[in-house]
Amino acid sequence: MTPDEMTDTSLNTSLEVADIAVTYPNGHRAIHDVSFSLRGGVTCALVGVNGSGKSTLFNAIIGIVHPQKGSVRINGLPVAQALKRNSVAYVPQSENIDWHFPILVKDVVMLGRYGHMGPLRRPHDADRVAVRAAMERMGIADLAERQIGALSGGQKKRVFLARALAQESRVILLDEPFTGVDVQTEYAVMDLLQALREQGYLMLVSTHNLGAVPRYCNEVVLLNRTVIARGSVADVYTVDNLERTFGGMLKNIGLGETAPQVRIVSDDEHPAVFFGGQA
Ligand SMILES: Nc1ncnc2c1ncn2[C@@H]1O[C@H](COP(=O)(O)OP(=O)(O)OP(=O)(O)O)[C@@H](O)[C@H]1O
Repeated sequence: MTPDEMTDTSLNTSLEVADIAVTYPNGHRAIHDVSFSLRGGVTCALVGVNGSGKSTLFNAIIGIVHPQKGSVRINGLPVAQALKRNSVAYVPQSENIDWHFPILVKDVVMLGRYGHMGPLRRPHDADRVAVRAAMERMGIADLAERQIGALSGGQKKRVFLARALAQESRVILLDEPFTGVDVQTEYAVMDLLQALREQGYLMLVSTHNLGAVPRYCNEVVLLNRTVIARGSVADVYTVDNLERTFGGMLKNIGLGETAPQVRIVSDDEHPAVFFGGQA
């Protein structure tokens, strides 16, 4: 892709979340007044404590939950239309997947092609080529005939990333892509995010790995049921804003120092995430 072509595609790739609120049927108001907008060529971290509404926000963006208020537009289109056009791919949290379901790796990746197929869902050569290319890019081509449930956590994550690549959507949501993966997979995911960003993709990545955010994201949304701060990592990813987002749970912070120390202590006093130093 030439730089001009990349700029064109980046400009046409967007996610606009305008003033949304989601209240679940049991009356729990999970998020309110959430607004931000992103363009292609951006990897944006979505950071917040457990229960701050990250998955709810993702589900609103992919049309699984319907906000009572506000709107979401993907590439300028309402969610339903964007989904029909295959404009958004989703890499779910591992815990939300039933790994006992018998399905081969290559068939999971092929699911990403469904939106490109006719009503009979019969794969064509182009679909098989895209699936093969996606598996090769994620280094899992040799696992194609294996059952998904028989893979390691890192391998499973690569399969779902390959499914997102096969889908060829330029907006990709990744829910906790670094949880339960080995260091090699972590680096493979970061390399992929970097390459896709350079190609003008837009990625929104929820993570608890605070130390890694400045390494692979250029923008950030800090969430605690509403947006606490949003913008470039350089401007927004500050100790002050993190303290506002995590309340009293943020300890031992030294962001920006040569040996940063970030430690999040979860509700039950067990260290949930730390970067550098000892937990
Ligand atoms: N289906 C539901 N019905 C009622 N409440 C829900 C439902 N799903 C989530 N919630 C509540 O909404 C709030 C936000 O949950 P959500 O899963 O979006 O948080 P999260 O930031 O993704 O958390 P985590 O980091 O633990 O994945 C929580 O208080 C949760 O208990």
